[in-house]
Amino acid sequence: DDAPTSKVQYNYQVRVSLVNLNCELNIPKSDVSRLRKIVINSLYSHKEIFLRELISNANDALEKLRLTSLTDRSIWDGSDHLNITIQAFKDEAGNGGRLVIADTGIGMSPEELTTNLGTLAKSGTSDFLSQAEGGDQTSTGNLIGAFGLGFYSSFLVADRVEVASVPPKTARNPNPIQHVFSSSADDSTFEVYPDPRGNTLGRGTEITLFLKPDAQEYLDETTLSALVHKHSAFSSAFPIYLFERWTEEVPDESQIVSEHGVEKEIEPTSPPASESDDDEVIVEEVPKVAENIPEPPPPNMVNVTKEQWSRLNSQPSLWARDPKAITTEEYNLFYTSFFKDFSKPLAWHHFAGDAGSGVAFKALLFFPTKLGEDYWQKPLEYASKDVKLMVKRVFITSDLGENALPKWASWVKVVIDAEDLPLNVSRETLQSNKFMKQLKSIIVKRMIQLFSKISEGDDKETFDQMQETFGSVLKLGAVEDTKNRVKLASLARFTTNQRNNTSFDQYLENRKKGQNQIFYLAEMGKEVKELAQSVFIEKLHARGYEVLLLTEPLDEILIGNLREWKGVSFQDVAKAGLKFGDEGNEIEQQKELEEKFKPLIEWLKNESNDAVRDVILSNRLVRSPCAIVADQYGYTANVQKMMSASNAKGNRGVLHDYAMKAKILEINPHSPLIAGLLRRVQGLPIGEEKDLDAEEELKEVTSILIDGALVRSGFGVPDNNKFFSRVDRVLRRSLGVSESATIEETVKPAPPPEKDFTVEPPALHFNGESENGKPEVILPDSMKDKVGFFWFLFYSCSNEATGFNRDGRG
Ligand SMILES: Nc1ncnc2c1ncn2[C@@H]1O[C@H](COP(=O)(O)OP(=O)(O)OP(=O)(O)O)[C@@H](O)[C@H]1O
Repeated sequence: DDAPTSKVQYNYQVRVSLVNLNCELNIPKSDVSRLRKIVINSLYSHKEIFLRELISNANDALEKLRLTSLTDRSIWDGSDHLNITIQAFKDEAGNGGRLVIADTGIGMSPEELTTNLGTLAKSGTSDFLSQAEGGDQTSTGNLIGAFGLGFYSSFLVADRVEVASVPPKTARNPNPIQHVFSSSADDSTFEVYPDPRGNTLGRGTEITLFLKPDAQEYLDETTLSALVHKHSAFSSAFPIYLFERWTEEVPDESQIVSEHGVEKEIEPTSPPASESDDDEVIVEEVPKVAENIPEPPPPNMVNVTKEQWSRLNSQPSLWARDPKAITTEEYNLFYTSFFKDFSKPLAWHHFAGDAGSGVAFKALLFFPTKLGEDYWQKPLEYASKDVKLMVKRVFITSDLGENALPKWASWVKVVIDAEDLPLNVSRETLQSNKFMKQLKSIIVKRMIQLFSKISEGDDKETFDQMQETFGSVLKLGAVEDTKNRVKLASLARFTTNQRNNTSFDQYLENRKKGQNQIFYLAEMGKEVKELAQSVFIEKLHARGYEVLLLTEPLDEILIGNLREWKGVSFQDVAKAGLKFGDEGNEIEQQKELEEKFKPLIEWLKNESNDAVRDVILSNRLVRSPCAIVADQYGYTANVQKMMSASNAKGNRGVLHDYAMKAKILEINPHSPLIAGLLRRVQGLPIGEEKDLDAEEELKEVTSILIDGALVRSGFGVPDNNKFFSRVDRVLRRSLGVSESATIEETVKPAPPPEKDFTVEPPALHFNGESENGKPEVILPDSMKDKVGFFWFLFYSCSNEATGFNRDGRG
């Protein structure tokens, strides 16, 4: 819109301070200098990345031009060529030189030069800075690409950078003016001015790097060619040309000219004129020799400098090649340069198909070794960035729109090249294309195949890494993706009281005779070894039953969604309903015990007040005297913890209150403590002989026992103060200290407030917040991000883990 109309109007020099600009943009002043410091110092050992970054920008500019031209042919009608060129110029004297990287892409207007290259108005800048400063140096090379600071890497090798650029001619702007952006590494200013050379580019961008003395190696064509092959050969489908110069021994032409009058060789100076697929575009002309001349004597030989543009990325795309002929190294290199992830991929799947819709395609799918931090921070907002849809090697889109991958799969990196899709379809038409609709299930199917292959293979290292990176992802998938639930759940692995990495199928193979339940114990944030000591699995463990020990928030949600595996139901061992499956013979014995403990059970029912709903004899305890289990529709301690950690208000109605209180006190009839309590209850004088003190004492012991059971079972005591006062009184009695003895208080009052002193509120370290604003649950860092999200799934998708529906009905 702001196309220049006259030269006079734009004949200005803008000198803007980066510092000032960024103040206006609310980016802290210090960021600019921090950024330069990082780019120039911290990344010094990675300085070769500059070329990769500039080629990547050039590729993006070409892609943008091509995509824009699909809807506006006036921008590019296909008649001239889209390419990237690299040319080194050594100074005459041999000190220093320039490296020029040019493209025929979308170019930049002077305003774009200013905003795109002159400011750091990228939201990620501050994040980048803190990560780059805090993180290890090896990851910084990766960060610089990820945070869009690519152009800044030029200053790793250049004292000064000049960017000449001109946007394409359009109906609105028929005579765009080429401008130059110029900036030096050692100050924070830049200039944008009309290029005194005029419009030399026609369209596109030319970046001239005035190389630093210690970066002269980048004038060497062999080094440049090797660098492009290493980092960028796969990153652009557009031809990348390098201008090469070399010396060759040839016949002395001056001799030929004088004898036969042959034309002189033309020195090539411009980039290749054609985008042919030929490996090399030779500009040099072969001398024409006149006809009917007698054989001349062998000419004198002289050294001449020859020049040509060589195409560096002429090999076919990796995905189009035969997988058998591709090395691991090639897959790794492709992955790092194409997806800009500088750690190697964990695994890949190279496949072809015809999608059943008649569209033939070839595809390469990669699993990264690690997931980006943002994946777990905001999984619900995470959108796939790395499904690259190509049509005949030409990039079309990464935006699958309504056909986007499910959240659990959105991190996968895929390039999929379709043969028969129309190239010039609009985005909307593309979205409704049948192939696009099938893409999601094609990718998800192949992902599951790759996970299965790793799980069934012998490569333990890859399997372990897969479980570490994707263990939770598989569980999330099994919750989110109902269609693939069973397949994904069968890939999930769990630790049990007997072994690690156990699948549900393996668990069932280890089932004992008569066992008709899959036993599990879930407590979010606990160590597995702590869970293995839990009161709830005492007997199961002692008897040799296997119990899944679940420490991730997602585990319980998954199990709540599955409800059963191959017809065998899951049983939370912290809940009522546990059955070993071989109880038959003990019914008589059980009846006798119930009769014997009846007085104690009655007493406990009376004394437990609101804390529990029922008291029963336990079949799950060995050493512990008692435990609190959740009733079938009650919340276990783990579910209560998840609710408070995510601060979920949920449905706090009558049913929620019921679920909170639906607890059962189980007592161990074989425990000496319980037997002792029974004796004391039975021995209490009644009627006229009633001993109120003895009864009060026993009530106190009983309530300590119940509170102890609550804590042992993972719940909190209902009232800390009351609990400790009771403990205090029992301790006094056992130590013979008077219950009425008071503490002598000599409290020194605090000095008066200090003037002119403000205190920053302390940073709270907690993840969950109770209603009164106090931290309730401290979780390990690794879990913080996941909890809120899992609670979302738990509560809003289905509340099956608790036995309640979304509206709280059972
Ligand atoms: N060769 C180019 N042609 C046209 N525009 C360019 C070119 N190089 C850079 N730009 C513009 O400058 C912006 C900033 O470039 P920079 O390399 O700093 O970040 P980026 O390209 O957005 O991120 P990344 O480097 O991670 O891909 C680009 O987004 C683009 O708009």
